[in-house]
Amino acid sequence: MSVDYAVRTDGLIKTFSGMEILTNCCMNVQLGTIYGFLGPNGAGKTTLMKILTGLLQPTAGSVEVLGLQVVKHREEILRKVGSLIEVPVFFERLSAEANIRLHLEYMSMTGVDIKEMLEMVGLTHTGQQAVSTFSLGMRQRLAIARALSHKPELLILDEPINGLDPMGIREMRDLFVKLVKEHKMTILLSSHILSEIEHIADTVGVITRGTIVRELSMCELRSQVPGGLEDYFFGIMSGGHGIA
Ligand SMILES: Nc1ncnc2c1ncn2[C@@H]1O[C@H](COP(=O)(O)OP(=O)(O)OP(=O)(O)O)[C@@H](O)[C@H]1O
Repeated sequence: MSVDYAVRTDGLIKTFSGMEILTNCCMNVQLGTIYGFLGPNGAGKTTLMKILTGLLQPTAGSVEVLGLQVVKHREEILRKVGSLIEVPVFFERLSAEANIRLHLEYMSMTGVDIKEMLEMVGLTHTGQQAVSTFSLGMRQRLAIARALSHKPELLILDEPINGLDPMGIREMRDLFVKLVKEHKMTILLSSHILSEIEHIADTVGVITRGTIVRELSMCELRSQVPGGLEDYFFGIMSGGHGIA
């Protein structure tokens, strides 16, 4: 068990109906960093994130989150992790504030300034407006606020900038960097927008056909791949190491 890592998986396998979706998957996310998780459609990103949050059981292998084995410590991990995976579900008739209040009650968290949370994600003026009337981007902002609201140590965000406008993308980018720098959080996020990952990630992990083929720090990547993350990613996709 290592406390230097927020996430460690080793030899992780997940099968659905006998089909191996994750194959010998090894992920290492260092504490206090932003890890950009990349891979083509269907590579297994969401499946892995669901396993990390206890939504799916691994078929085999070791899965540690914040130094705890997920299979044995699911409840404890859920309190320390905030997540946004797939389409967020809300109480549609309630306001943004009421949705977060209910989440905090469920998490047995008190003393959280919900208005501040909503301000952080640019949702200050929605008042009593029902979530059912929110745009896609507003729902995404609310989902991020909810994931943050119980002050997790680790944020797991599956394509968090989906549906956000350019301003929203920049605001979330700044927020994620601030959360890591000022609040010592660790963030694992997936995205298909390579330029976004290039902007904020400390490390990138690339998964293809269920296996993380490579993890590399952005510093190494910048020094070794002149064409940056796009060249690196497409290098791996075409069967190489991504490094010339
Ligand atoms: N419950 C399930 N039952 C059977 N197959 C599944 C299930 N969930 C996911 N899969 C399969 O697992 C593979 C990986 O899916 P996953 O959603 O993890 O990919 P992804 O990398 O997140 O893709 P995307 O970038 O498109 O979101 C896909 O082939 C998918 O069809």
